[in-house]
Amino acid sequence: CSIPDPPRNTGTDPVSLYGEFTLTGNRKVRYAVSLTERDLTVQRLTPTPVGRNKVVLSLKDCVGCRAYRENDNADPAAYLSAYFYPLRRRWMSSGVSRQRVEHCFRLAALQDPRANLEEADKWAPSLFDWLKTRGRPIMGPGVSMSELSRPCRMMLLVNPQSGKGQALTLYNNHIQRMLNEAGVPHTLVITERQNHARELVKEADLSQWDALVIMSGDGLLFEVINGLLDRPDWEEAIRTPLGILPGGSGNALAASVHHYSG
Ligand SMILES: Nc1ncnc2c1ncn2[C@@H]1O[C@H](COP(=O)(O)OP(=O)(O)OP(=O)(O)O)[C@@H](O)[C@H]1O
Repeated sequence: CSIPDPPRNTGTDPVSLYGEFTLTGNRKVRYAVSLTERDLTVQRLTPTPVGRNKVVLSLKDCVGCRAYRENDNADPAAYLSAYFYPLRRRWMSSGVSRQRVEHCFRLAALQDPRANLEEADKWAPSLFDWLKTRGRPIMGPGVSMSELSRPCRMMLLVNPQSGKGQALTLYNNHIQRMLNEAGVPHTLVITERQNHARELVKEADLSQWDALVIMSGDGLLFEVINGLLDRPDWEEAIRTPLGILPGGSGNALAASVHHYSG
């Protein structure tokens, strides 16, 4: 089996990448995967499709992807994992929330493991380019994600005492993985006391950071903003992109920001 030619374009968007994969759980069923401007389409090829055989995944829900090989010399396959967070209905509730879905594809068209990895490797930059240029609609008034460099170097300040004292657990169980999936290198700062964040931001070399993100309630963001305003270069410093992840009890500010930014 060789690397196939891209199919003719049957949708409205041109196909920029095409590949044939199996899924990691079932190597007998083959899938055609195509990347367009807006979507990743997964179409079942063999055995004969039954029922729902085509899934269209919106790239707006994708945070990142990676190509890799398993540590198994007997298996020449390469793998491609793409990480999506689509809105899904909550269990026993009318509300929706973003829930993690990992799509993992296996590529073993060639006997040479390196050639398979090279083929799988073509996908990650294409997806990251998409995320960089069109990925996130807005991050606040007039600031789009595309204005942040990728990789974006982030300082993440977590207050372990905020809310019910679960911010660090949320970081360990969710946020760390999401940032890794999105290819965002970050430095974790666990705040130790009141005004720790303010003092740190006041003295920080801001050229090292593309964004300052706090994971706490409103109080820690208030401290970070005051730390920026305490600096002699405050007019420039206050332009640093800021983010807030809900880790407090009320999380009113995080809810408002995330609601109004979609
Ligand atoms: N390790 C720490 N121990 C005690 N206080 C801290 C620590 N780290 C930060 N703080 C302080 O805790 C204050 C309150 O934090 P924050 O408002 O973020 O959480 P919260 O009050 O629990 O949340 P919410 O505003 O949602 O009720 C901050 O102003 C900060 O100065």
